[in-house]
Parts: sequence; C-alpha cells; structure tokens
Amino acid sequence: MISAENLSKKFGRKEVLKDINFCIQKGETVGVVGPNGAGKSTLLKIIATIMRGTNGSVQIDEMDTKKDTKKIREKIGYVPQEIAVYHELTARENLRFFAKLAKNSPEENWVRRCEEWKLAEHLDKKVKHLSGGNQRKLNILIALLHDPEILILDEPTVGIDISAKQEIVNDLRQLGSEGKTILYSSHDAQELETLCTSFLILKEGELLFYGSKQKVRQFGSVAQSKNFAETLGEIVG
Ligand SMILES: Nc1ncnc2c1ncn2[C@@H]1O[C@H](COP(=O)(O)OP(=O)(O)OP(=O)(O)O)[C@@H](O)[C@H]1O
Repeated sequence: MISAENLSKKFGRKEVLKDINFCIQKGETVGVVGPNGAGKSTLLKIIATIMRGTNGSVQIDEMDTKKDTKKIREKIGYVPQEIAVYHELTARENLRFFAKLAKNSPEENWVRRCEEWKLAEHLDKKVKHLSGGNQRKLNILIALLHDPEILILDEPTVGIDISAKQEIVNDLRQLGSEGKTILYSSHDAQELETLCTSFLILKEGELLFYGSKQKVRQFGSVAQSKNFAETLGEIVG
C-alpha cells in the first residue's frame, strides 16, 4: 500500500505539490496524469525516495519514505524519464553491471525476462545501436533487476514508435497481472486506458481526482464525453 498524507513540495517559494492525499492498494496499476508541469515527476520521485517532500508524508507498507529509505528502495524499481544506461556498453554488459549493484539478481532470471520481452537477440549490441524502443525496454528491465514489488515509470514510452509502445504496454500488463503495483506517468490516453486500473490526476500541484477506471468512465457519462481520452481531458479541464 502506498499512501500520501498532506504531502506538499516547494521549490523555493513555488509550491508544486499541494496537500496531496491518496491511498494506492497493492496490485493496482495507476496512471499518473496531468498537464505539463502538474507535478507528476515530482510526485513519482518523492514516492521513489529520490526527492523529499517539504511537508506531510508518504508511507509504503507502513514505512516512511524519509525514515525507512533503504528498506523502501528494496521494494521499488524506478524508471526515469531519461534513458539512464551506458550507451557505449552492450545491453548485456549494462544488465550485468546493474545486476551486480542489485546483488540478488541471477543472470538466468534477467535473461529469461529479456527473452519474454523480445530483447534477447539484441543483448550483445551496444546500446547506441539499439532502437529507441529497445533502449526503453532495457531502461525498464534494469529497474526490475532486484524484482521490486512496486514499479514506478516516468513517461517510459516517449519518442518511440507505436509497435514498440504496444509491446511495452503489454509487457507491463503482464507484470501487473503478476501482482506488481505499477505507477505510470504518460500523456498517451490510449496506452493509459489499456494499461491502468486506476488514475491519479494532478493539475498545478493539486490532486484533482483519484479513483478507478470505472469512476473515470462514469465521469465521462455525466460529462457526456465520447471516449476515454476526452473524459480525461474533461477532468483535467
Ligand atoms: N528541481 C527543481 N527546481 C525548481 N523547480 C522545479 C524542479 N523540478 C521541477 N520543478 C518545477 O515543478 C513543477 C512540476 O514539475 P514536474 O516535472 O513534476 O511536472 P510534470 O507534471 O512531470 O511535467 P511534464 O509532464 O512536463 O514532465 C514545474 O513547474 C517545474 O518547473
């Protein structure tokens, strides 16, 4: 369970998260949605213990992100917006390097995952020669090396083609069906609808909505929106 209580974040005098409260249940796949600058990346970084909130708290399985940082990091895989791998090394060399840092990550486990994710045939290519989609997959597979219970992804499909996006969304759905809790920030309504079971919508640092996909659809019927993308747009305003 991931819960935020009266969470706020200021950069200098600018408040970019304002009194946020929510409670995400284990196994949910949560779409984190909002216009540019709404505070999505900031919120994800605070949950991932990369950044600290200014006031309030975030608890993960009753542990506090400020106090129990080390234990929480064992539970979390974080995929940053930027591709954070060594481009001059091969995909396999990257995975071996990060697997050593992750410690308990046997090679056969991540090789099997690479096979499932159709990356196995590219493992011996330098990252700079991989397609954008395969670089993005590698970025995610590295975050999964320590087999975290929670996966946090910040716009992981930006700038890649539609078929690579669909593959990544399908791979993440599979992880969701295995019971992982997933937080997923994106501007792509179609992939959000396919992947997510609930939504957390931010605007100018405020939490506008947190609820199930069903509740988003109900909002759509009230607002007479035609489809899911329009409904999300209506809520964000
Ligand atoms: N390190 C920082 N110092 C100062 N201001 C920051 C910092 N990081 C983010 N901000 C500001 O905080 C606000 C929220 O940024 P954030 O990156 O969380 O938004 P976002 O919803 O992820 O946007 P996008 O969809 O464009 O990625 C923005 O106004 C941004 O300029």
